[in-house]
Amino acid sequence: MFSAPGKAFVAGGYLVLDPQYKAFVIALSSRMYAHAHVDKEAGEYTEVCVKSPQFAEGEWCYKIDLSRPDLTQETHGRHNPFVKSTIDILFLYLTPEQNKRITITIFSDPEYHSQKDSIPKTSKTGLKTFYYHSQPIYKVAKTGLGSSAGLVVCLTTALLSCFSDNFDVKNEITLTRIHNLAQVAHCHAQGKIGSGFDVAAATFGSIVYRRFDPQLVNRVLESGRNEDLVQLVDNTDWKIQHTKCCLPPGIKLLMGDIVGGSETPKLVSKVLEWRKKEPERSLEVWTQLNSYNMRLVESLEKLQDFSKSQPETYKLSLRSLVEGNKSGFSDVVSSIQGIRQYMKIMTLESGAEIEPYQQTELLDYCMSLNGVLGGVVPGAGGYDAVCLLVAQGAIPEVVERTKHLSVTWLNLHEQETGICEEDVSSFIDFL
Ligand SMILES: Nc1ncnc2c1ncn2[C@@H]1O[C@H](COP(=O)(O)OP(=O)(O)OP(=O)(O)O)[C@@H](O)[C@H]1O
Ligand SMILES: C[C@@](O)(CCOP(=O)(O)O)CC(=O)O
Repeated sequence: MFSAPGKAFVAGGYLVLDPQYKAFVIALSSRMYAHAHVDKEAGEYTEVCVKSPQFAEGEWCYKIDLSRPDLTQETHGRHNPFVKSTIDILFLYLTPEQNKRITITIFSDPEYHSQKDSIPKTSKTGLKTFYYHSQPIYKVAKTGLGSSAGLVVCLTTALLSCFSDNFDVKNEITLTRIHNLAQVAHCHAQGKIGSGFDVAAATFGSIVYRRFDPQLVNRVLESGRNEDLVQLVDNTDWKIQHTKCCLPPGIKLLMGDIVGGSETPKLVSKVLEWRKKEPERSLEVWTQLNSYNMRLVESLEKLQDFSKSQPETYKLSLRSLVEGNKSGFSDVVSSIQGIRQYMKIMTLESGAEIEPYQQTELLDYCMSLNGVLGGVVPGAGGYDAVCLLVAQGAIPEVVERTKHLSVTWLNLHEQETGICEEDVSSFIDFL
């Protein structure tokens, strides 16, 4: 059993599309899970069945002729592009000769989707709860935690493990292979090449991330040849950066879900249009925004060091932060203010509703509360989410002081681990 984390894209949205800039992505305690089972005997075909029992029609089965894996079709006539692309890319890469019958069971933690019209089921140990929906997955509202990236990474890992005797997800070479295959599969499924921040965070956890050259993936998707894919996955330096980076002790991420949508592709195209139309001005804005993004990362790293070198003083600063004195965290506060200032400028000058007025009002109000270091619209922004950095001790008060607003704080926290192996005994009641 393997699991991969969800993500909160805290700083570097849009800029991360350009490899000269970096982004800060936090991995979350809400995770996607994949369990693989290989039957002893197999028929004259390879069969891969991916089950997602939490959703109606949550079963996608593929009969694969190993001599023509490119002709693979789903046997019920159903579509799940992320499942199909992951299987297609895996079999193009592996070119196995022996037929297998594989069943993969997928689970997603409660916070990935709206829990409306769903029934919770808890394991006998009481440690694990999954929500079971009466609707198919494409009809269930999602909260934008990167379920597709998490799915592709844990499904890639589970399938790879079926073809390897001593599979170790902690092995660096295996981890790179998982990342590279999942990036290709995720781009193929989306039909476009984003920055890949979500797949990188699902693989490596909380990171400062710099993207790969999109041509690397483009070329392989265009050629569709096994040798090109193997060369890209196993013998190419993607030149990405994924440096571990996490929140300092006692500082928590509060993810707020707001009923409202945002169309990332539309927002991205508006911003890229603005970049083309106003090259000098947009470069000036991105340069400033990037410096605040990186100042936020540096200030969090400094706090991490300070909490280790002067733990007692750090604890005192945390305590006074809860009472409203933010002076011990002024670098973080001013970095987030700078990020918001330039995200707002980008909103006004590009016409993309990145931090629309309603979000500005909500974030400004949250910023005024004791214990709140700041908040941003995560990722591409829009109307559907906010995320705050808050002192742990101040969270109950923040929740209380915002309960009259249209924001639902998700029950999750930072969990910096990327893809990992789980003890299957904790999930036995669900399998
Ligand atoms: N538990 C699951 N089982 C099967 N497929 C899933 C599951 N979770 C997500 N998916 C696939 O991922 C798709 C959702 O991915 P999408 O990129 O639209 O949103 P997201 O990745 O959850 O959030 P965002 O991209 O906004 O961060 C679903 O329609 C489905 O195809
Ligand atoms: C706008 C962008 O930089 C981030 C999108 O983040 P999200 O999908 O809104 O979480 C796009 C990308 O990085 O692929």
